[in-house]
Amino acid sequence: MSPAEQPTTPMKLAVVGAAGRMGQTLIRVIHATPGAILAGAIERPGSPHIGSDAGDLAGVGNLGVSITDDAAAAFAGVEGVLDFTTPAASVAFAELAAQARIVHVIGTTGCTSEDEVKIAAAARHAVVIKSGNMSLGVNLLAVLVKQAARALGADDFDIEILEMHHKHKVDAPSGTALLLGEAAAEGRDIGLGQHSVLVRDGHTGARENGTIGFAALRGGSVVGDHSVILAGQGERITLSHHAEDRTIFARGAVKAALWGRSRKPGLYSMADVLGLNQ
Ligand SMILES: NC(=O)C1=CN([C@@H]2O[C@H](COP(=O)(O)OP(=O)(O)OC[C@H]3O[C@@H](n4cnc5c(N)ncnc54)[C@H](OP(=O)(O)O)[C@@H]3O)[C@@H](O)[C@H]2O)C=CC1
Ligand SMILES: O=C(O)C1=N[C@H](C(=O)O)C[C@H](O)C1
Repeated sequence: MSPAEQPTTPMKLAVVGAAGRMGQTLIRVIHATPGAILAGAIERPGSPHIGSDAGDLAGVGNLGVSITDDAAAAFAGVEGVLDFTTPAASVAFAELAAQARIVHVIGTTGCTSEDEVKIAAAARHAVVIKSGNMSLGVNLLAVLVKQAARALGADDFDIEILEMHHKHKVDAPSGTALLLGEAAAEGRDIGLGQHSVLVRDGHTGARENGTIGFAALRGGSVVGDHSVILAGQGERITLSHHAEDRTIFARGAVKAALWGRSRKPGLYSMADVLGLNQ
């Protein structure tokens, strides 16, 4: 799209899971972004927040956007939806967003391979941007992890991924840990599914060469810490990212929606949005 063809009106966005930790952060970031405007806010049927004003709930004052449980009606009035909810909800929203032909930005983690297939099917009809982490820092870290894993071979360096999150998080390993694991596996030209060690307990035996291990810690209010450790004989390299504020994910999600406005239907990643795949 040439500069002359760039849309001049702010992009109308809806937030699903509007009352959640990320939902409220997204509402604040949309409110602070000149090229975007909140035009829909959705919560699950039965939520005590139905009917409340989304801006009031997020602490930015009344925005005239009532929280509704009618996603289909809300999607009819927007160009994009930001979705940090649950796997089952994101699959359902993907179908609705595809029917409405609107951009669907999915940050939800913990999706099964069956969920991923359904989301990919929806992406045949609409732009879907999905990533286990929407921050610039983590997506750059993934590039560095891929390079390090390629440079430091499996005979000499073991890869372990450690993550810590707040005590409310329900899935493990985190979407980010898996994203970083995928980057390491790509660097080694191996499949993560066949080489990951997700749990260690009891008499595990010695570590198998070429595996990628995961460990998850949960506690307190930690927003998201990730370290990829490349452990060799007598030396260790640690590549880390520490999220201090959920705003980094929300800024990435809004950027993704604006980027997606001028794309053809398809399934994209945050690396595509940030130009890190070139
Ligand atoms: N990719 C990324 O960069 C990031 C991803 N995440 C991921 O985002 C997801 C949400 O995280 P977080 O905000 O902390 O979680 P929360 O539990 O705080 O928020 C989720 C919200 O979604 C709502 N919800 C659930 N089902 C539906 C539905 N069917 N329709 C509408 N709303 C629904 C929940 O409502 P209720 O509580 O009433 O069930 C809740 O308000 C997680 O999977 C997390 O891992 C988080 C941060 C960054
Ligand atoms: O649940 C969270 O909070 C987060 N989830 C994402 C993940 O699973 O990696 C991203 C971020 O780390 C916060």
